[in-house]
Amino acid sequence: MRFADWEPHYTAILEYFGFEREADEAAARLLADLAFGRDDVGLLEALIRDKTVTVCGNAPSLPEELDRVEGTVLAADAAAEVLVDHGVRPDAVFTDLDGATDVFVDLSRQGTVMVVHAHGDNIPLLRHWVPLLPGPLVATTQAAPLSHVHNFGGFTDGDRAVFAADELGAARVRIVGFDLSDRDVDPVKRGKLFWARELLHLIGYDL
Ligand SMILES: Nc1ncnc2c1ncn2[C@@H]1O[C@H](COP(=O)(O)OP(=O)(O)OP(=O)(O)O)[C@@H](O)[C@H]1O
Ligand SMILES: Nc1nc2c(c(=O)[nH]1)N=C(CO)CN2
Ligand SMILES: [Mg+2]
Repeated sequence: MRFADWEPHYTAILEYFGFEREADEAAARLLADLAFGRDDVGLLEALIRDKTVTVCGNAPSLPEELDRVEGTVLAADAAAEVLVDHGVRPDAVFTDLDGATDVFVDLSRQGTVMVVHAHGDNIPLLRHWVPLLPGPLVATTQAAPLSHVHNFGGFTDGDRAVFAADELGAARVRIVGFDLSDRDVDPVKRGKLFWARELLHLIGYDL
């Protein structure tokens, strides 16, 4: 999605949560610095273009849905750890690092592409984890893109993975481990799942 098309949704999200655009922009610049020019978007695209792609969210239902996983596997944040526990190594992990553990470092070492998202509320996590990730890296922002910091559209880790799959030309996108009506989460998370549904609807996914 072009930033001009994304921006009105982004502005509405900032207003809804009271997030600061300037803080998102500062985080994107910091991530660009921490990445030292690393940008493996070509590798991510090769995993996705013309392929069947499964995006795994971290709803409690994920373990029961693993038999539906097919093709290239994109994990949303802590869904990566659930996959690893069930013997599946994701091809890429979309994360703002609030679900990061040493498992992410192991995955990175094994070649999983870490698609790391910068925003105004994860600056300490960026400083901690990005230097520890030895493998392929793609940096993302929800604000205006920079030369090696991409914006494929989307907001939460899960819907951003679906937006990236769409933008990078997946032949088919299968979505598992998404329960966007989950009531068993705190109010902010409920708001985030609300936005995930709105944004996915925009690009033709009704969940
Ligand atoms: N019921 C659900 N509970 C949690 N995550 C869900 C659910 N359904 C879908 N997801 C997707 O799975 C992603 C990863 O979930 P995780 O529990 O790691 O959340 P998170 O890292 O706190 O998410 P975010 O950072 O995007 O707020 C979420 O970003 C969301 O897009
Ligand atoms: N500023 C800010 N941006 C975000 C946040 C967040 O907590 N703060 N959480 C996200 C994933 O849910 C995505 N973007
Ligand atoms: Mg997260």
